[in-house]
Amino acid sequence: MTTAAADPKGGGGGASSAVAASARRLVKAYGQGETRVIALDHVDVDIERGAFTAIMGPSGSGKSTLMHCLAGLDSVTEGRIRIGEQEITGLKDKKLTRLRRDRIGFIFQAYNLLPTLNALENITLPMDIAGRKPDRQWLETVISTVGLHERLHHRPSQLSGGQQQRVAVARALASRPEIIFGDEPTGNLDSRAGAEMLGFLRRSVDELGQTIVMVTHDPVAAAYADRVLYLADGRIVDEMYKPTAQAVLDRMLRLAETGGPEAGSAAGTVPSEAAVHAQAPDGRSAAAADGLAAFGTLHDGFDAFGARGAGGGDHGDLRGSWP
Ligand SMILES: Nc1ncnc2c1ncn2[C@@H]1O[C@H](COP(=O)(O)OP(=O)(O)OP(=O)(O)O)[C@@H](O)[C@H]1O
Repeated sequence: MTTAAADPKGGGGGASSAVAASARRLVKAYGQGETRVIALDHVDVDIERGAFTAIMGPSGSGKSTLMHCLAGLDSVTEGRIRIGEQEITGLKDKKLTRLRRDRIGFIFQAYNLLPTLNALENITLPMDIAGRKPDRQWLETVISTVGLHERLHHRPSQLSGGQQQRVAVARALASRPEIIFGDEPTGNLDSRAGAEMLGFLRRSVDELGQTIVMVTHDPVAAAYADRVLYLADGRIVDEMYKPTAQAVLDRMLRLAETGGPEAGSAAGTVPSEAAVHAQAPDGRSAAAADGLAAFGTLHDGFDAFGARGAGGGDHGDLRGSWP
């Protein structure tokens, strides 16, 4: 991986640590009694600073819940979460809101751009709300990284979907947050705009030192990351460093093979082999498409691999010493 040229200044404590965010024994349950759902089941994870992490897993495996808990958008049932060195579990609403505003960036499928503001105003809006002056030089770097110079004074309705997405990316990057969370940030884009967007995110990690966590169903998107975490039934059951689209597909296949009789019924959650051939950023092809659709409904079979990386990949576990 390319070494970061510059560290985002982040919003406070912990910016020097190798871990940007972490969860310990994280449990998230929804509902009560018979309707209780355990969305996260004692998750331990460290998110590496200055790296691009993808979270993958079948529908309902807990990806969004994990991201929302890590980002302080959702409360936890048990366990602890830190952003940098700061524990956020137990923070009062006001402090949590300020922490999110100052230290975290978000890119969602709905870009949430304000229609009455132009692109530049949308990009600087979070800083304006926080009463912070944008760092002009940084802003310039971000805008040229995402290639928006020509469109800064256009309103969202005058921009293409891809350009709107770039504004959303620039907005997330502009305040130099300690960590950016994206929930399927390319979900609404065609493959070309999606690849462009992922390229921007990759560059922001390589050239701007950004930390990014992205939920995705797409092995091609995951291949832009430095590390892929695999969730199933609310647990992290595997991980892969330096993923390629091919390796992610292979891993998904391997995991799917132990997915039980229901495996194979959720074709919508993985791209076709042809799509992977067409898009893989590393230019390698995906040879093994048989049974890929199985990834959509994995169950207990995932456990056969044990937590974290049984079966390949580089494992640079950063888990710290706090329990
Ligand atoms: N607000 C909620 N109330 C009740 N159950 C919920 C709620 N949010 C999520 N869940 C449940 O928690 C589990 C994990 O959901 P989550 O959205 O995190 O999964 P996911 O992996 O992101 O799924 P997808 O890929 O379909 O978006 C699922 O069983 C889901 O139905």
